[in-house]
Amino acid sequence: MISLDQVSKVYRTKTIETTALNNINLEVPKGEFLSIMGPSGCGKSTLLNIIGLLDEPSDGAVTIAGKQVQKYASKATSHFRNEKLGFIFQSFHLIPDLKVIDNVELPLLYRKHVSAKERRRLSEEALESVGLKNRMNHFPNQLSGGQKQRVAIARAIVGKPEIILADEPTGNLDSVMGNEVMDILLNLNKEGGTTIVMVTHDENMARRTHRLMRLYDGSQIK
Ligand SMILES: Nc1ncnc2c1ncn2[C@@H]1O[C@H](COP(=O)(O)OP(=O)(O)OP(=O)(O)O)[C@@H](O)[C@H]1O
Repeated sequence: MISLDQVSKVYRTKTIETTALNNINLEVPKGEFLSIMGPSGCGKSTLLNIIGLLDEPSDGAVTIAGKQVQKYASKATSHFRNEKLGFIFQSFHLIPDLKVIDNVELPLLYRKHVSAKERRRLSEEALESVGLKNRMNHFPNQLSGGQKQRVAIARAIVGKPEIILADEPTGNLDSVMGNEVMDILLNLNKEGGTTIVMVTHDENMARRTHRLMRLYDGSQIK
């Protein structure tokens, strides 16, 4: 489902060159739940951004859901990203001025063939699956951290993506809320067959996934 072949990323400025990723080879089969751990600055977010087609590698080949991705900044790639990938972030990234239901609907606005009625139905269904349909007319600041993250998960899954990319989804939550969010992700993976790649600093969360990849200084530790 995800294949990285000798992927490297080097950030260059006039004075300094930083190797954020160094020759990464990674195969994530369909239905796997992979976690990525490593110290600050080791390249975790860079790796997730490359898999999420948000950042271009300096070298190497990236294949996502059967497509070898070449032009990162193209319209076709944006469309592909919107159809195939769902994103979850540590700080939720909800839009405060929009009601919960409208936040969840957002990814569907980019899909021209989905009617307003269908958008609404799918968004309610996604909120139902994270147990928050009764909060759909609230605004994000009326929710707890765990609830905000569940809304963000509803937004990530509303378009039925094949892959979910989660960057420290439990990082801002206490252990009870963190485990609730983790239960939802595990269920999506188990019941829905969604492939998930999650960056985490929490060994307990990583232990609940199928496989752990450790990064150090841009390289994978064997
Ligand atoms: N836009 C950029 N320009 C220059 N260097 C960058 C840029 N983005 C990241 N880096 C560098 O690349 C390396 C990897 O960064 P990255 O954000 O992927 O690490 P991380 O493991 O996600 O860290 P953290 O756990 O602190 O979020 C770091 O040394 C960082 O300073």
